[in-house]
Amino acid sequence: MGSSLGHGERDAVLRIEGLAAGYSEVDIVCDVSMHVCDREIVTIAGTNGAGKSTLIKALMGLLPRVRGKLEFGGVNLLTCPTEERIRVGISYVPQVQNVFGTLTVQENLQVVEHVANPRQRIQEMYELFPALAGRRRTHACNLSGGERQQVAFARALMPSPRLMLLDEPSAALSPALTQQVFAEVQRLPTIGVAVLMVEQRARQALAFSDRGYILDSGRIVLSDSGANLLANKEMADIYIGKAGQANE
Ligand SMILES: Nc1ncnc2c1ncn2[C@@H]1O[C@H](COP(=O)(O)OP(=O)(O)OP(=O)(O)O)[C@@H](O)[C@H]1O
Repeated sequence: MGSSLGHGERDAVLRIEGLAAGYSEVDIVCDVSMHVCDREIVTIAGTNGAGKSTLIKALMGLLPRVRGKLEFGGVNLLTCPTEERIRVGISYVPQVQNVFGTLTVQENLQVVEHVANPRQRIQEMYELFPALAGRRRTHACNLSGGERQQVAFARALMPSPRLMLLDEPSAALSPALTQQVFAEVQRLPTIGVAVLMVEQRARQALAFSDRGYILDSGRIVLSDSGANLLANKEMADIYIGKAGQANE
C-alpha cells in the first residue's frame, strides 16, 4: 500500500481521507486517501473496472453514497451538492457527453453557469483555444474529436476553477489528437489550474504528471511521482501496461 503522505501534502488544495463510495450498498472504492496541490497534475491509473471513474464521480458529488473525509480549500465537500463544488472551484470533464452536440461552440460556452463575467470569459476562452474562435458558430456535433475536447475543456474552464477533474480525456481519440489533448492538459497548471485525471494511456499521462496513484479493486495500492511509477517496472507492467502496448 502506498503512503498517502506524499511530497507537498501539507499544501494540498484537495484532501481525501478514508473515502468509500458506491452506487448502492456495495462500496466500489474503499479507504482511498490522496491529495492534490495547486498547479499539480495527478494521474489515477489502474486496471479496467478498478473504480477510477467512480472515484472522480464521488469527488464531484455524483454518487448516492460517499463516506470519509473530503476537503477542498478547507471546505468540507461531503456536505456540498455538485453545484456548490463547482462554485468553490472544481470543474469536471466527463469521459462522454461532455459537450452539447446540438449547440454551437459559442452556445456551449454561454450555457455554463456560475461565471462572473460570461462575455469576457468567452473571449478569454477563444484566446486560450484560438481554433475554437473560428468555429464559434459550428455545432459541436460537427467538430473533430480533438476540437470537441477543446470545447469540453473550455466549458470546464469557464467558471475559473482551481482544480479540473478529467475522466479519460484521450478516450476515443487518435494518437495525434491524444498528443494535442495532452498538450492542453499540460497547459492547465500554467493558467493556475490543478489537474486530477483518470487516463487509460497511463504511460503517456504519467510521463508528464507530477504524481500518480494506482487503483486496484477500489483501493490505492501505490502512489509516487509519475517518473518513479514508470520506473517501477513490475508495477508498471501490471497496472500501466507493458511498454509498446496499445494503451501506452
Ligand atoms: N452507474 C453504475 N451503477 C452501478 N455500478 C457501476 C456504475 N458505473 C460503474 N459501476 C461499477 O463500478 C465498478 C468500477 O467502474 P468504474 O467505471 O469506476 O471503473 P474504471 O476504473 O473507471 O474502469 P475503466 O478503466 O474500464 O473505465 C465496475 O464494477 C462497474 O461495473
